[in-house]
Amino acid sequence: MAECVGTLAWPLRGQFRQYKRGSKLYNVQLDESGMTVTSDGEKQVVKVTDLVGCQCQQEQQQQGNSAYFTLLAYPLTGGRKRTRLALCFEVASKNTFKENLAVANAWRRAVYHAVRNHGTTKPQVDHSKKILLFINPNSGSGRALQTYRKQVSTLLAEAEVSHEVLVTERASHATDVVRTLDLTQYAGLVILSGDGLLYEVYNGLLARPDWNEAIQFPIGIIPGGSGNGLARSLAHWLREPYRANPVLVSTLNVVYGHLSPLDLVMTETAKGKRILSFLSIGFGLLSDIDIESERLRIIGESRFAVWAVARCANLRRYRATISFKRAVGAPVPAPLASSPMLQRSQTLQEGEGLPSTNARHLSHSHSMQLQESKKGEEEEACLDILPSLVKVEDGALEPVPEKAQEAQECEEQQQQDGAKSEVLLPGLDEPVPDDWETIEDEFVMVYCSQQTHITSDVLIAPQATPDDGYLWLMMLRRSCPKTTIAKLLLGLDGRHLRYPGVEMVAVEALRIVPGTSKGYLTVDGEVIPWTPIQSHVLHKRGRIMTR
Ligand SMILES: Nc1ncnc2c1ncn2[C@@H]1O[C@H](COP(=O)(O)OP(=O)(O)OP(=O)(O)O)[C@@H](O)[C@H]1O
Repeated sequence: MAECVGTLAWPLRGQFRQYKRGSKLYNVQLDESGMTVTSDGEKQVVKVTDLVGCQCQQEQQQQGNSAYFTLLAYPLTGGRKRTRLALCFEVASKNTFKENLAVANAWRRAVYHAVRNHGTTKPQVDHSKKILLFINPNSGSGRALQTYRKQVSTLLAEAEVSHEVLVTERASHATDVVRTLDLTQYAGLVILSGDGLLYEVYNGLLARPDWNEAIQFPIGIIPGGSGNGLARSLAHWLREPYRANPVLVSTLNVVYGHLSPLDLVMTETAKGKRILSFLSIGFGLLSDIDIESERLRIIGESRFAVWAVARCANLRRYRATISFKRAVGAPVPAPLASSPMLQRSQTLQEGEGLPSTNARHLSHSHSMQLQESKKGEEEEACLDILPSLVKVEDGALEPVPEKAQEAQECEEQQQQDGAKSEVLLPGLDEPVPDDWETIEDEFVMVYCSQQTHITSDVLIAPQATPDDGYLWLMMLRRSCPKTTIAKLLLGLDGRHLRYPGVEMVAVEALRIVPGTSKGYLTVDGEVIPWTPIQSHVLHKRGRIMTR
């Protein structure tokens, strides 16, 4: 049914020629489902969930009065990767260029309206504000800045997502910034890095006096480190083709900025310190590999596999007491119905899948404003596939209409309502409650994951979802057969839950009391003191940007 969105007629219909495709006329319609282009019985549909934006253009050497609008989308091709699609239409029905440009611009606005209002019922970031993008130039193999220049900035520009970049200069820089940041200035915080930088951001939010609200601030993640467990897990959950282009599918989450609930975990240490995490807690084999392979950081995510082989020859066991509150109603841990083949570790490839045309030059300054949609700045930018057209900027996009915002607030309320109440923990020096279970043993490994993956290649908890309310606790005791350990070191791909000696249980809270003199206790891959800790899930308390 036709409706009016601001000054736009909706759905939008028109008849246009396609740029450089002869005089054939195409009927174009934009509605809630996306863009439909028909001509001579042929039909092309671009789903609204694949659209990212629309740019208005004019010819470089303007000859007539025509204006152009180019629809940009990243549809799935062959179901295995997302590929850039640009459809350019000529607007020539009016007498002057100005009038034709006004029509082109109406289409541009309508496309953004469709992208932000249709295809999902999730709440979304405030698109009228900019995003603060943290980049760790030293994460992984040190290519995060190149990834930004060659892929991320291009895509954000196409989608008119304005953002400010902060290049971190040292460990704890992100924590220090976030601790005192005026969050009202931003739509969200996005991390282009490994999981370690997001851990810093969350713990900066936790250190604020308003931490209870601050930890709900919208967060986005784009993989740029050697451990990209959250980005990989989100793609797995959303059934996105991560391997073909991890940066593309993750940046698209930021572009859409729809907000999905994310479980966070609060950990309390024996020294009274509180830590907030989103990925994992553990000690033993996996933690040792993560920490001790640091020296191989230069080789990217393959460092984990290489070090795992080295550690196989020298297996350590740790005495500990593990207590946990078993989650009632959680699914029984099981392998995937059909487990994926173990694939080679993958590091980021520059320029993968995206053109490098609009990449901005970064100065060495640690903080800079890159208002990608600022008037004037992009007038020189041209789309790579249409070199004879130049972009015309014609006004900022309208904010989401009030009605949609009301619906969004209602949706946010519903999401919070669905959250489970928190488990009340006793003091760390007090006994655990009666409904907890306790195991005292020697362990090869104890590892709790909140997500399916803890790196791109390690699928540890096949049934995990970002907001299921569980920690998936995996234990290998002393009695675990060597063949199981050997198979685990060859790869954790979901099938391990069938191996003898692998125990997994979904829990809502746990306590770890180390019984040996030293070891690495890790939270989200970061080492914390080797002392007793206890943790519980803050169900749906974080909000993560997704498609
Ligand atoms: N400019 C910088 N130089 C050195 N270290 C930094 C810088 N900026 C941030 N860091 C630190 O680097 C740590 C690791 O970063 P990140 O997780 O992003 O990369 P990574 O390669 O995935 O590492 P890991 O998987 O080991 O955590 C962060 O926890 C942060 O303390």
